Amino acid sequence: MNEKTIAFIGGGNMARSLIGGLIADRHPAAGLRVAEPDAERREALIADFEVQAFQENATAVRGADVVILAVKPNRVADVVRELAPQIQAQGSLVISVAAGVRCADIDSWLGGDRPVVRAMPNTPALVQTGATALFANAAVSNEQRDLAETILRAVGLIVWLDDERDMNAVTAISGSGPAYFFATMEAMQSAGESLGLDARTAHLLTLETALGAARMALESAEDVDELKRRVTSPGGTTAAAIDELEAGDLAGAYHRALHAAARRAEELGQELGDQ
Ligand SMILES: NC(=O)C1=CN([C@@H]2O[C@H](COP(=O)(O)OP(=O)(O)OC[C@H]3O[C@@H](n4cnc5c(N)ncnc54)[C@H](O)[C@@H]3O)[C@@H](O)[C@H]2O)C=CC1
Ligand SMILES: O=C(O)[C@@H]1CCC=N1
Repeated sequence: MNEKTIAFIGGGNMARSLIGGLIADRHPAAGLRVAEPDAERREALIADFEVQAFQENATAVRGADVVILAVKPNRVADVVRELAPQIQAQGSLVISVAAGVRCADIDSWLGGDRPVVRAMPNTPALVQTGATALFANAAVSNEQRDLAETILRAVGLIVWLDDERDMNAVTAISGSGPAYFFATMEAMQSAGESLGLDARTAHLLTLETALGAARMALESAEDVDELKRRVTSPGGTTAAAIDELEAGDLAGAYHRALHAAARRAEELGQELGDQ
């Protein structure tokens, strides 16, 4: 359990997932503070998680050991500049989850030579099965690295990156990745309904199959190619389905999709670094 006070700037989808995951890991709600301009979202955060929610960023950050930047990438510069004197005075560790926004830019908006950890989590953090990559700039101490790691490990798997440029690939795989799987579930469910199943049955069978496949792939010593082969009897039903997926260039579609996401992360970093 982590007893540090954590202030989230922005109480939207990603912050809610991290907060929910931390609370499920028994982080005290009193140690979680959120700044969120939208009154309805503030009320929902208080009702759902019993955290403290504030309209003003400066109020949420007061006394916080860690400040997690969870606003949209195009808001990060303004938020960081606004909070820089307070963050510096308190010596708070800054963790940014914003896609694309580079450590060096956050550091310069903070005033220079400040500890910044860049993280790319994902929304399954809410159910403590998140996957997060972390990168620390040179000003981050070992103790601060441990602190960032403890917070994100509470909500799932973590990996450290040695090269910040890999963050764009991470964003494409695991940051955006839950949406690809949700899209696949949506498509499978819809196909199941078109075969005559009721929506609930198609939904449950799709989700349980996704969970079973992921758990099996994680727990098996075999690679996914072999696991796929074991389902696919020659001349059988799976082969008929896989032939269609290959004819539709499934692997090519994923290749293009992930490259588009990584390119967009790179572009965001460049566009926003010039602010
Ligand atoms: N949604 C996701 O799956 C993931 C999102 N991220 C990153 O997390 C960040 C937030 O994304 P979401 O939560 O999806 O967006 P969101 O739009 O759901 O949440 C952003 C929140 O920030 C609030 N906000 C706007 N201006 C503000 C300000 N000046 N000060 C304080 N709060 C302000 C908004 O009212 C909103 O509630 C983004 O930078 C995104 O790249 C990273 C990984 C995954
Ligand atoms: O779509 C986005 O830009 C954010 C970053 C990763 C997931 N959602």
